[in-house]
Amino acid sequence: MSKSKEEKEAIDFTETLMDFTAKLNEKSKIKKVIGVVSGKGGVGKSLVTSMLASEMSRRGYQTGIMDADITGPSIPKSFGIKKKAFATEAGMMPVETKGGIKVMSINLLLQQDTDPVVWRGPLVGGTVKQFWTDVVWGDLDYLFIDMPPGTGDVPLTVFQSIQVDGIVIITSPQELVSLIVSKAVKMARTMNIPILGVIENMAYYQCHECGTRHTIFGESHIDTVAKEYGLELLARIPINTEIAEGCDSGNIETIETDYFHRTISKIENRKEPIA
Ligand SMILES: Nc1ncnc2c1ncn2[C@@H]1O[C@H](COP(=O)(O)OP(=O)(O)OP(=O)(O)O)[C@@H](O)[C@H]1O
Repeated sequence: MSKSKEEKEAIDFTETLMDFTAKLNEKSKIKKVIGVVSGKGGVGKSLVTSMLASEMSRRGYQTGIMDADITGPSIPKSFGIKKKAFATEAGMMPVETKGGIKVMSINLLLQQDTDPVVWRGPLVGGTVKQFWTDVVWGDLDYLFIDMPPGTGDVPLTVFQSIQVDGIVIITSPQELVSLIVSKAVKMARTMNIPILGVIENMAYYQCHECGTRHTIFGESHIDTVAKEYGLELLARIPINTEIAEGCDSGNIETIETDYFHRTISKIENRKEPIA
């Protein structure tokens, strides 16, 4: 039986309300979107995002970073970006790092980097959506998204609005790791987002003189946790003072390590694992 005009309008209206997907800016073409997530804050999500993007850029890929961590943006600082983003008729222009990575962050739009963003969830979610719809990313091979920490309504909005091809989960060794990973895994699986694997950050500190590994944040349970949730362990990153200094001095791009080979080959979807 055919539907009346009112019924059709009601269905269209409901579908519009239910459709959270946002349309990418028409001047942008992005081949792959990779989300970097963590079940809790302060585990090194931004650092991993910055280092993965830097490695991709060094390999010759056109790379971008969307700093979706609106209330705690740290990407511009770790790349030493001083310029502000500006708008054109086509949309907002991202700022390029010294190595040519395109970055968009709320910090590039605020007058003062130190201005706090004290917004409620919907406004934060809306801003991230705009980073997708209104930013002129141009042609990118990879866009990395530094996701808001946790598994609340903001990361949910981001996942609903943006077509993410895969996520990398970041954790650090501590008692609650299983719970934290399980939340991130559940969120991704509910949203049908492929999980590329898990990275354990701040896994240990290796003494320069004697080579002994110290587990500053406690013994790692990452192997057990990865197995429990069927995740691939992509990397175990030590506490590295060179990395911390690189972040603080805005030179993260210049720091080359071999920590991310496996993650990169996973993102590139190459079959052969690189140890
Ligand atoms: N492996 C590491 N070695 C040394 N310092 C690190 C390491 N990982 C992270 N850090 C430092 O820890 C701090 C927190 O890292 P980062 O900002 O990446 O965490 P985050 O998970 O993004 O935090 P938030 O959730 O608050 O945004 C930074 O100053 C960073 O330089």
